[in-house]
Amino acid sequence: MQNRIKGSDHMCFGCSERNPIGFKLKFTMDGDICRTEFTAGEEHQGWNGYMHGGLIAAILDETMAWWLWLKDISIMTVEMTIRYSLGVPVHTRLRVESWCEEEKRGKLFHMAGQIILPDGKVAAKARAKFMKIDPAQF
Ligand SMILES: CCCCCCCCCCCC(=O)SCCNC(=O)CCNC(=O)[C@H](O)C(C)(C)COP(=O)(O)OP(=O)(O)OC[C@H]1O[C@@H](n2cnc3c(N)ncnc32)[C@H](O)[C@@H]1OP(=O)(O)O
Repeated sequence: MQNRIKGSDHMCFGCSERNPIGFKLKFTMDGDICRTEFTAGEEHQGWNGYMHGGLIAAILDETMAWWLWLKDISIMTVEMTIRYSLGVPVHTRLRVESWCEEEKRGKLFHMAGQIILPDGKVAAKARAKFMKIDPAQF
């Protein structure tokens, strides 16, 4: 696993090791797929036993963002849709992956991501657009 901003002082909810309530995700590039793993706890529930849909969206958003970030592309999410196909149980090792479907004029990136259960079924799939931004602004 690699995390090139490890040790810096950011507080990103998705990936900072310093954020006490964050996901602390770590990402790796596997060919053209960005991957991470996550196990939801009780604190991530919506309905009893299942992960909250908003938090599922946050993990997918972060994983798609990191596909770009690992290529030194600074972006903001500008649009996202999610198909929730199956409940995501807590205390279950999840695989999360993302990839780029289309790049428009080097500025707008059409991304996709999915959460995969241990049996290989896709529980949620996201499609999103990310816009390149000037990192100096942030
Ligand atoms: C250190 C820690 C590391 C952390 C590691 C990384 C973690 C990242 C976290 C995950 C990512 C997030 O959640 S980011 C947080 C959630 N997202 C946000 O808050 C974004 C808020 N939105 C914005 O700030 C703004 O909209 C910007 C800066 C993204 C863009 O503003 P702007 O520059 O004024 O853009 P605007 O003129 O409206 O549009 C520019 C061009 O894009 C087109 N455009 C605009 N929106 C869209 C759209 N949805 N779909 C298609 N095209 C669009 C316009 O038509 C236009 O085309 P044309 O006229 O040029 O042809």
